[in-house]
Amino acid sequence: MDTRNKIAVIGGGSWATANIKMLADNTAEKEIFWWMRNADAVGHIREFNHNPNYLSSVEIRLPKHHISTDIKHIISAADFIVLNVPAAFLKEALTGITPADLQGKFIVSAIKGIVPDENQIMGEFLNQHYHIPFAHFLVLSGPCHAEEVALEKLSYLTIASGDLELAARFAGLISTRYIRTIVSDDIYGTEWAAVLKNIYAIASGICHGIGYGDNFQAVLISNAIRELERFVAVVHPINRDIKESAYLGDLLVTAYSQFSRNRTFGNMIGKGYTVKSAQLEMNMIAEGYYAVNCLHQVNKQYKVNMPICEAVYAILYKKKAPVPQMQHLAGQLS
Ligand SMILES: NC(=O)C1=CN([C@@H]2O[C@H](COP(=O)(O)OP(=O)(O)OC[C@H]3O[C@@H](n4cnc5c(N)ncnc54)[C@H](OP(=O)(O)O)[C@@H]3O)[C@@H](O)[C@H]2O)C=CC1
Ligand SMILES: O=C(CO)COP(=O)(O)O
Repeated sequence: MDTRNKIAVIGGGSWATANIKMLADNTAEKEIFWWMRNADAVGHIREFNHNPNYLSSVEIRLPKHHISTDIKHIISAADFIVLNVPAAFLKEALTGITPADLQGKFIVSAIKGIVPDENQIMGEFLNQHYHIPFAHFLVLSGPCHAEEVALEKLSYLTIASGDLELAARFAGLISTRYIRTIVSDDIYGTEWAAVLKNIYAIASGICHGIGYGDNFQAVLISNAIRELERFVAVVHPINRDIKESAYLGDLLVTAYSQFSRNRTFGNMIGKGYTVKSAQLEMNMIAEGYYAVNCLHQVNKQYKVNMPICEAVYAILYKKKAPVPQMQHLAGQLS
């Protein structure tokens, strides 16, 4: 019997490409499979061993027949399924996949977003729509940009699961010389923190775009971590240290890094781009754009005081001008 771990990565963007690199660089015995929707990219990777569209410097060393546009085939080949499609497109990517296709598999969410319309984070969405038990669900998170993985810069990932042994097993498959792993049992807190920090990074970008300096940014982000803590304490009240890497660390890297898609998107909005033109110009996905709308709906239930998220929502969805909106927000910060 073949006892090797079999891992499928679902998605063809930067983070999926980085995940493939980490899994391949990890020395544990395993087979890796990769699905993406783009047939041209699959052909290019099979022929030239590089993703033509994302992290093109990374060498891909997978057997050709392990890379495919046939998601059912790729999912059926693996035990661990790493979901890595932006949340807004997840339903579309999983078209034709039934709960039976995922039964018995371990599902790892590398997605830092909320499924639109459902307004659910991944664990909830997969549990409700695909009957994935929380004991089979893992979250891959932490402060880590795909671009720095490509450069093999030392990074720390948090793997959260209701089953810490399972989290440790997956950690053993993805840790490398340049990737250290932390395990956690806080699925909800880890997921929500990863969603919210994208919105705060958009706020950070907008403020930079309209001319606020580093002094203001520091106040913004120290208020952001308190806002984040307030929200997760209401949604999932457990004893957690918000200063850990998966919470504060991920907020800091996304709000300050030159690589952040969310910060870049926010910066363009601050500079006067429309949402459409900023999205076209970036050619990458800023999850926080979709998440802030979902969060606005979700928070109607919880009624947590979230002035930063509300300011971003007003700018992106109510077409409010960034300057007065951020001036109003500034009056509420401390
Ligand atoms: N990039 C990073 O450093 C990190 C990202 N993440 C998370 O990983 C997830 C994936 O993001 P990331 O890899 O950055 O994405 P990218 O911005 O690098 O790539 C965009 C991805 O979205 C797909 N896509 C774009 N438009 C559509 C559409 N209309 N329908 C279906 N698919 C579409 C693209 O497919 P195609 O190429 O075929 O257009 C591509 O796979 C997100 O949840 C993100 O928050 C988490 C940690 C780090
Ligand atoms: O989650 C990330 C870093 O930890 C990536 O953030 P961006 O999507 O803003 O690039």
